[in-house]
Amino acid sequence: MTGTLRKRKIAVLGSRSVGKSSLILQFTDGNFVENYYPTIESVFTKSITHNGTEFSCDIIDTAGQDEYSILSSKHAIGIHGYVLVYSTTSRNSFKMIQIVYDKIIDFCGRQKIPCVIVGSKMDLQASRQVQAAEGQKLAEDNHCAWIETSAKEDINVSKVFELCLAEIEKENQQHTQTDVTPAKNKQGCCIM
Ligand SMILES: Nc1nc2c(ncn2[C@@H]2O[C@H](COP(=O)(O)OP(=O)(O)OP(=O)(O)O)[C@@H](O)[C@H]2O)c(=O)[nH]1
Repeated sequence: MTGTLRKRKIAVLGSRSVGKSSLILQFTDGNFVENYYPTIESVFTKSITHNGTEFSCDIIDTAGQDEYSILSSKHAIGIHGYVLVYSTTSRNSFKMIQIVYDKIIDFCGRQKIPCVIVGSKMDLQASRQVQAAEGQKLAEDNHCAWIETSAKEDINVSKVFELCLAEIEKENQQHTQTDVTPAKNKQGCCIM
């Protein structure tokens, strides 16, 4: 590869205990831990290749959100793309996705953000509360990508981050194509 490594920032959000850290740990380390350790905040770096170009991605693991959490500016400013995680075993965590998504949209003043909605813990079929079709519909309604994963069995884990990068680059291209728009018509914050 020639030239400078491109940097992208991805924030992983969702309710407590849905498996955000497990997803990131499986992706960056190839590891799964059964015990639950609540996250305060951590950043992991891993390179991801998209269409033959290598990107150095900072993946931000956040403490779980609830409907009362206020979106921190550090989870909105300078972030290129989002991974919003619910557990397929928790209807409440699924309801949180629209709430968190709306908070991000509101904070950024944009109509759309590069985003992948993830249904985690798909290995726990007997405890399933959210059907795949419901996840897919939520993603369609919000123009997001969607996937179900198991960090435990390493199913679709790397796809989450590849999809997120693809969404980021799709959005970047659209921005480049519409760059002729007069500045006064442009809205809110931009991808940095
Ligand atoms: N069976 C199964 N369990 C999982 C999976 N992913 C995570 N878990 C378990 O779910 C619990 C919570 O996982 P974490 O990754 O710590 O969840 P988190 O979303 O980072 O939690 P917070 O830091 O509180 O926001 C842990 O006990 C994990 O072992 C999965 O794919 N399958």
